Formats: sequence, C-alpha cells, structure tokens
Amino acid sequence: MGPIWSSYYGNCRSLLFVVDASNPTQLSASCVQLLGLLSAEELAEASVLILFNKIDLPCYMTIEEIKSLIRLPDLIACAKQNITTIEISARKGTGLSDVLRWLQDTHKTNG
Ligand SMILES: Nc1nc2c(ncn2[C@@H]2O[C@H](COP(=O)(O)OP(=O)(O)OP(=O)(O)O)[C@@H](O)[C@H]2O)c(=O)[nH]1
Repeated sequence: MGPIWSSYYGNCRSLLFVVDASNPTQLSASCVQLLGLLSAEELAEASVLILFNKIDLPCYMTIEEIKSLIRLPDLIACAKQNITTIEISARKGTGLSDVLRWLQDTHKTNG
C-alpha cells in the first residue's frame, strides 16, 4: 500500500505507524517506509506514533534490539516531527489505552 500513502498526506495531523515486532525480517522495508513518511514535506507538522505491535508473540529479538537495529534514537533526534513509541498487542489489547491517551493528548494540543 506504500505507493498510495501520499494521497492521504493532506491535512494529516497524526500518523500512526505500525511495526510488526514479531517479524524482524520486515524491519528494513518497514524502516524505509517510515523514513519516506518522516521526510515528506506535507507531514512535517504531524505528530507521529510508532506502534510496536504483536508483543504477545515470541520473537528472537527484543523490542530494544529492534529499536536499536532501526536506529530509532537517531531517527527521533533527526526527524522534524514529534515521535512517540508504544509497545502494543492489538490482539490482547495491551498498550491500547496508551494509544487512546496519545490520540487525545495530541488532538488536544493541536486544537
Ligand atoms: N498475536 C497477534 N496477532 C495479531 C496482532 N495484531 C494483528 N494480529 C494478527 O496478524 C494477522 C495479520 O494482521 P496484520 O498484521 O494486521 O495484517 P497485515 O499487516 O496485512 O499482515 P502481515 O503483513 O502479514 O503482517 C491477523 O491474523 C491478525 O489477527 C497482535 O497484536 N498479536
């Protein structure tokens, strides 16, 4: 779906980017997509939430290792956007209240 994402950029104030944390083989492709989003001029003002999903599944890498592999600290430091990360399980509901809180806070701040 990546090639058509740009048609949704207009008036986008919040961006939720979901990473499948149970499958590190997709990480490099996922990171390229994320870098493309973060460098898009139309999204410079958006608040970004990166969700590490499927944390209920076993994985050979920890979330910290995944963050380090995609150089998340550098990415956050260099991006124009305000970036937050939350670890979730969409299946079990873990972390979803934090996501709702982020949405509420973000939209409150943005007016
Ligand atoms: N265990 C688990 N499964 C999940 C979670 N979130 C989604 N799934 C399941 O993962 C499967 C694929 O869903 P998604 O990953 O959302 O869909 P997708 O991105 O099109 O699929 P992939 O590219 O294959 O990951 C579905 O069967 C979902 O029920 C989660 O947090 N935990």
